[in-house]
Amino acid sequence: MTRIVPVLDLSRLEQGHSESRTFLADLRSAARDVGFFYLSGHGITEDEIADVLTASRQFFALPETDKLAIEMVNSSQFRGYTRAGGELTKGKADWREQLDIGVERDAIPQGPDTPAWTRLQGPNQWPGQLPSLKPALLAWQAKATAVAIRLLKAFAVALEQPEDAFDPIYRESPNHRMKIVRYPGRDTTGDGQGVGAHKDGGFLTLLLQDENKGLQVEYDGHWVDVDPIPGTLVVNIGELLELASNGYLRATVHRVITPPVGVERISVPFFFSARLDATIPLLTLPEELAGEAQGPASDPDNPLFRDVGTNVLKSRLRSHPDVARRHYADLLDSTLAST
Ligand SMILES: O=C(O)CCC(=O)C(=O)O
Ligand SMILES: [Fe+2]
Repeated sequence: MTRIVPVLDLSRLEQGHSESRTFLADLRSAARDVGFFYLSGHGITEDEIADVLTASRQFFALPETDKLAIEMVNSSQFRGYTRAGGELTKGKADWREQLDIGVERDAIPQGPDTPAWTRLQGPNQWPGQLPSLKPALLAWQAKATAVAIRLLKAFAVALEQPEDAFDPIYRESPNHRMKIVRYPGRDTTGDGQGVGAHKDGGFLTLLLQDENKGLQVEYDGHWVDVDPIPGTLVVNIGELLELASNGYLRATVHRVITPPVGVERISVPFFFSARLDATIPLLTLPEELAGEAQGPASDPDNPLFRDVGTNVLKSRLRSHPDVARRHYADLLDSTLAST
């Protein structure tokens, strides 16, 4: 049986010319057709996967006061802990708790003419009571970054571009972000929204899920289950890759259904994005591909900006209104923040 969401083996890229050509063709059609696939052969070991899931469970098991001590609302960089119900998707609360981690950098000094998105750069918040979390998550960040860069180069070649076509957009100062997420089970009186239907904003998302189901992708007007396959990562296309490919590749809508009572689901999404100061280029596709590019989806409620910093800030302000009110009150009347 062919799966709607296929499994692609990244190690085929290193198995000679003809295997690597067929891998690239499979990659292109998976990314274009459903926009979601499972990735095997990525080189991250079972132990490394187990370590990041264990570290995540240890964090969520901390007493609530320890988690609230690093609440995201303290951070103008949208880093830190969000309790269940604290994040919105399309204006509705998601039933998950999570810790957001970005790239560790110094905050940028602010002056009257400094663009608003520069406030997104800065330090993370780490729990004082679990010192092992920082090295565990930074190790995962480094491994996921390496896989994401290999994949992005493969996408460039699959789109008949030079392998390094996207390098200037992330070189030296990439702006990835990751989260550890816990979806607590809930009885059916809740509305079932673990995270509501959405597209991801970056280039590529690499998602690690534990053994519990709940992730679904929209395909052909239906919701398709993306149940866990041990050892794989789930990859999906984000809006920046859709923009760069003029809609040839698709950022697909997905969501997570709350697990039943007594079950908790842990996931670790890693969003590989671009430098905040980058502008997303429009690739010149060869004629046969250009003819199939439909232009990026346009949603009047979710305008896409080619300026990465502006785009990222827009989606953060919408997802976390409490952070927006505390740290970005000066922007709240602008189109950036309206839902
Ligand atoms: O937890 C998951 O499986 C998916 C999470 C997700 O789609 C997101 O955070 O963007
Ligand atoms: Fe997502």
